[in-house]
Amino acid sequence: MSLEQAKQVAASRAVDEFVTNNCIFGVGSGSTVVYAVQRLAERVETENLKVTCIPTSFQAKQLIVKHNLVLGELDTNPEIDVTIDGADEVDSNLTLIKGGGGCLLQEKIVASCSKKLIVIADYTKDSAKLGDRYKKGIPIEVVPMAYVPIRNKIAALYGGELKLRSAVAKAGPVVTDNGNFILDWLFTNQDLDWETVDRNIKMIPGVVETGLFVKMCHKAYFGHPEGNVVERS
Ligand SMILES: O=C(CO)[C@H](O)[C@H](O)COP(=O)(O)O
Repeated sequence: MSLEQAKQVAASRAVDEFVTNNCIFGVGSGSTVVYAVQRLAERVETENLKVTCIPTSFQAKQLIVKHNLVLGELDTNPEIDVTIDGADEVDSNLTLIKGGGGCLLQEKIVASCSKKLIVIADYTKDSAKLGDRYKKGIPIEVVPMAYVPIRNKIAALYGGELKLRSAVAKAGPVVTDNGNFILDWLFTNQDLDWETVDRNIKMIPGVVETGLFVKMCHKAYFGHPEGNVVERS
């Protein structure tokens, strides 16, 4: 079984366990969520489910539209029953690094409005400590004019290196769905109190959001190459 199939089994399991008729459903972002939306669309069709989908990014919105699902927004549905999203790394306490795909701000807003945040991932995202396996750092979304002072302040507070994320098919920096930049913080100390770190970084003027999701995740599903799914809650 491939890594893609490992993502798919985790996504299907989560959708089957958590999506119910008439639910308000938060749609995460990334490549694993594509399988969750596919499974959701199958269930909506075969079981005639009524589900309203709240996107966490432009990509998620496009997925909802492509599968003819009902598109909602926080203005009309500020309380979400369950959100299913991917992650870049999940530690033993269900603390997450998110934002590898650059969608962390809307993902965190939608997660914060959700009764349950469920993570779906392949087994390579399953770590004891943040930084064990994911080596690209913690994404931090920042207002463009402030990226240099923010970079310096975080390095002075906690050490490590902060890199302005560069675009691949465009010259210059990645610009998020919200018009901001992303700093990827290559931290060196894996034993930090992530809740305090998250709070302190968010106090720096110009920081919009961090990719640290602390005490937000209800349950994680990790797909394995053998086709089994490991659950953590
Ligand atoms: O946080 C995210 C995007 O901002 C994604 O959920 C995360 O990067 C995981 O993506 P993938 O499922 O492609 O591995």
